[in-house]
Amino acid sequence: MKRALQLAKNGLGVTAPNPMVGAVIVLNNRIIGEGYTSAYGGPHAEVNAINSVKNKSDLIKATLYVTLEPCSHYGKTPPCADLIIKHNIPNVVIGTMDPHDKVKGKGIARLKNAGCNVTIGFLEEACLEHHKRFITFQQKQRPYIILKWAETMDGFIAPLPPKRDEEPKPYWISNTFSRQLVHKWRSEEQAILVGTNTVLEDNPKLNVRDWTGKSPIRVIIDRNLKIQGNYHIYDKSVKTIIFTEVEDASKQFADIDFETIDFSKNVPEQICRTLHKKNIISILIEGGAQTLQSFIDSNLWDEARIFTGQNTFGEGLKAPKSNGKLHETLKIDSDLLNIYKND
Ligand SMILES: NC(=O)C1=CN([C@@H]2O[C@H](COP(=O)(O)OP(=O)(O)OC[C@H]3O[C@@H](n4cnc5c(N)ncnc54)[C@H](OP(=O)(O)O)[C@@H]3O)[C@@H](O)[C@H]2O)C=CC1
Ligand SMILES: Nc1c(N[C@@H]2O[C@H](COP(=O)(O)O)[C@@H](O)[C@H]2O)[nH]c(=O)[nH]c1=O
Ligand SMILES: [Zn+2]
Repeated sequence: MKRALQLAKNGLGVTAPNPMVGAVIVLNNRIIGEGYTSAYGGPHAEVNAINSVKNKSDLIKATLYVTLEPCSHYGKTPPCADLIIKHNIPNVVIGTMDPHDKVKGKGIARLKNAGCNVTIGFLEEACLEHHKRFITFQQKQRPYIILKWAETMDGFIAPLPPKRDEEPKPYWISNTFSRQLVHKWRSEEQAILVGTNTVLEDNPKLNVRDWTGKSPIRVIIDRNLKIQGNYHIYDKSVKTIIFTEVEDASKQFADIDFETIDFSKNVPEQICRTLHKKNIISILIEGGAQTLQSFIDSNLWDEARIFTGQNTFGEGLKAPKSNGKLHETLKIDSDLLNIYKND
């Protein structure tokens, strides 16, 4: 199962909204097949693992280890449970159950009905952590939410205007290694979100440049369409969604997906609902303070990844306040990285 989890990580950032599953086939304590979920729409891990077995007749004595319950429904591909049954694999060891409405134990039942020997919950904690995005999306009907910001040693995320350039651009607090790590994180999530002031003051690109991989879908909050002009978010390089209260915004910018919401009601909740409808299973929220705080106050977050740089501002824009449990502390060269979890 450890090997299956290792393989499954190859799907990070490419299988979504499907889960990134890993599968290993073992015969007489030797691995005879391996697979992981292909990019979205492609074959599932079990299919790739079975296809990789040289001698298919070995399957009738083998054990399949899989990080998530095999599917039992026709999606973009046929059910994996049926393929396992077709090849007469006698033993199936499952990391954790699939909470997807169309599966939820049906894959396991199908295997058991066909006479398969099924073990459920093997290395379950690690499998739950690995499938956190998919599981949160299915169970909470919203994306897995990762908050991220960089603060000074005295708790500020931006200095006062005199310290800023005229031209909108980010004021870097974290070091270049941390910033590269953020690009890796961007490649792992399906979407990235920032508030209006962050676009106006930083003109961020919000893409993956210092790492390889796909850039996330941009999600921007812009109630009154204050962001006008040549901002990077309008460069059409990636799909962009803007939450606004303006009704007919798409008339002005045909290539942008405008979502009209009611700003007198809870904004993070409405954003989550819309992103769920759009099948976005994970999002990185990069700021600014007001945007981050509104998700914290609505209890709509799962992880907070907070860098502390070496500098102090004395005065400026205060960092958000969160109440999560410290999960991990890392040193990224001169920066400190604290990861909190909301559980
Ligand atoms: N160090 C770091 O990691 C980061 C620093 N920054 C810095 O932070 C600053 C911007 O932060 P901040 O001023 O807090 O602004 P934000 O970027 O959070 O934008 C806030 C604005 O977005 C809209 N908005 C955001 N969330 C909501 C919500 N839940 N409900 C309604 N409207 C919402 C509102 O627009 P409206 O007023 O139109 O209603 C609000 O005024 C910049 O200076 C930037 O450089 C930004 C990101 C990261
Ligand atoms: N200042 C600051 C951050 N700022 C965030 O990065 C965004 C810039 O993105 P890009 O234009 O793609 O490089 C910016 O708008 C804000 O959301 N991030 C950090 O890791 N550390 C920092 O010190
Ligand atoms: Zn499947």
